[in-house]
Amino acid sequence: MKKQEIIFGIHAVEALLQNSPERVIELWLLQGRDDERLAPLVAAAQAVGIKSQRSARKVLDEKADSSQHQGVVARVKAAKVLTENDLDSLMVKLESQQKKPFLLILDGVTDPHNLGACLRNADAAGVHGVIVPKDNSVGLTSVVSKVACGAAEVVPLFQVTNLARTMRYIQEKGVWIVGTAGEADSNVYQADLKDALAIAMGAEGKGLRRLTRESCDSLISIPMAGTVSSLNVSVATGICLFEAVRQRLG
Ligand SMILES: C[S@@+](CC[C@H](N)C(=O)[O-])C[C@H]1O[C@@H](n2cnc3c(N)ncnc32)[C@H](O)[C@@H]1O
Repeated sequence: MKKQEIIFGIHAVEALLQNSPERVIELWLLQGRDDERLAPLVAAAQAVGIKSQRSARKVLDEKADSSQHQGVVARVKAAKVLTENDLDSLMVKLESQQKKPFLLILDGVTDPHNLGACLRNADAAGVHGVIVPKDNSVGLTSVVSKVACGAAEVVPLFQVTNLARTMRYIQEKGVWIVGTAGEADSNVYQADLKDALAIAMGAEGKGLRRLTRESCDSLISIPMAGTVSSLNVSVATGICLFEAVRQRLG
């Protein structure tokens, strides 16, 4: 298990300083970049007693292993990996708060850009947690954090050993699981997404695995008007989550 990791990008590091400043070991800012975009971050670091170091762009590029750091790189203690037990605690907490669970299942998303974008959508939609299988999925990497724009630091990501078993567990807790597949007969706008809900999305190439699909309570499609056969998983996630948000607000 990783002990330390690198987080970079203004929004990701800002979220880190706001939500778990105790994880920060070192913080580097680009030398000579004292512009307005970095000012809130410098203030947030100072407010929690974290000293930053000024470094040249080449140094930040090397630390981040990327040039996409926007002048901000942090070395941090690795986040605790959340598992089935943590999901159980979340379900108990939601029940005690009389909140209807709103969950997202990603069945084997492997591209960090897609996971980052899905976490960003999940945060914006008010999802309580994202569930992924531990194997054959990308975990929380620095690219995921950067693309998620701060959402990776706040949306709980549960990495479970057996996805089908976890799906049964949340169903027993009263959650209705809606799977997504282009060929499903009923569409997202016809589905009732108001109650305790998990939306299951498939992997980039293969879609939902057979067992995952069979474990869903219903399947929905997003109507497609053109010639392409499917949407990018993060785009499809955004559409389904925000249709659920629309129904749950109404
Ligand atoms: C790139 S697609 C996978 C395509 C794959 N060949 C398939 O047949 O499912 C990745 C995921 O995005 C979601 N998705 C993409 N387009 C969709 C659509 N039109 N309707 C429902 N879900 C869709 C599904 O969850 C799908 O598994």
